[in-house]
Amino acid sequence: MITVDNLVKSFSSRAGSVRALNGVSLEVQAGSVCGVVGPSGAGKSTLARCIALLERPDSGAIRVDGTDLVSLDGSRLRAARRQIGVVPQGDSLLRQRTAAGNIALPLESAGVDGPVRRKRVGELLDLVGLTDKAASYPDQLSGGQRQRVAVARALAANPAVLLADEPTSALDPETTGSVLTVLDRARAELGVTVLVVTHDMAVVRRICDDVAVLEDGKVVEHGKVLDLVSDADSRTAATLLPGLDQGEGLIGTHDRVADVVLVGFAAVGALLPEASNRFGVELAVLGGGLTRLGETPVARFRVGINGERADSALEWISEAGAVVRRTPKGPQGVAA
Ligand SMILES: Nc1ncnc2c1ncn2[C@@H]1O[C@H](COP(=O)(O)OP(=O)(O)OP(=O)(O)O)[C@@H](O)[C@H]1O
Repeated sequence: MITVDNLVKSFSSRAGSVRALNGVSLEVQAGSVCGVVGPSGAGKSTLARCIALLERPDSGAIRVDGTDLVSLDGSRLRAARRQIGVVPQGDSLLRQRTAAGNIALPLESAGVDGPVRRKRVGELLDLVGLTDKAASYPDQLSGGQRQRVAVARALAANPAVLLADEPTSALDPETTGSVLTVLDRARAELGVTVLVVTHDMAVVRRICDDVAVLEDGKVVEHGKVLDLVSDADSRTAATLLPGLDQGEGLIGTHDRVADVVLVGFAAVGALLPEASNRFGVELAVLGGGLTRLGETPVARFRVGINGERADSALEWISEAGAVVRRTPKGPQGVAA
């Protein structure tokens, strides 16, 4: 597990001092994937660089499996660094080395001997799906393939933590998918804890168990993605769930209007008609839709209900496991 406790990091520049991290605390469970998101300048890369021990924080603690990395120096710091594999931002491969040669680099530095090294490089090429590209040079690979080599290189020394800073920036959606699949495999097959800094919510949607939203050097939201989407006021719900902006004009024509969030329902479409039948109400979907977060189906609908038993129908939907939030009906109606 990674625990970041009250991390502070300032930089001084000619324009004055910038507090890039202003008391950041975060927990990432072992074997999970956590996304760090937020606007440009929020402090995401600084946080990643501190956790990677490339930058020393002014104060605070970073613990990996209980050991505070900030307090280490000398050989213990070097040993701790090997626990953390880093996929740096941008193109980071050595141009004059093949894919296999790039992946072998950390093993060579660690003095791993030839046969063991070759076996490990073979396993990593297999993990990232590039066995047939072992002898290709970076210029002969696509952007996504280069990123996958960078992930394999970061995993070479068997780290407990994999840190990836914007691993999919500048990639098209299809290539992004292949890089995310590789990060997900690293977690699933090697049990690595993955921290991924990204401005792309598609990364959170596809592979993250948890998300931390940074703003002005502070964590403004942190938790499990599937919990956060159930909270209508969260930024995560606002960015990941289907929009509700359709159907505004219809709100006033219903006895009750509510936003219904369903997480993990296999038969999401069946619940609403069932409520309508049970309570003899007319139920219309005014907005929203279905999506998928990782493997989990998630839906958010704005529903309008007409009928005497509209409240009972909403209660039943809520008891069935949905998160129901009633919507004020606007000038024509009464707030439910
Ligand atoms: N080495 C540095 N020297 C001076 N200021 C820095 C340095 N590194 C970061 N900063 C400043 O710290 C703040 C946070 O920067 P950081 O790169 O961590 O943000 P970010 O969220 O990763 O942004 P982006 O998404 O644009 O990469 C910014 O104001 C930035 O200008």
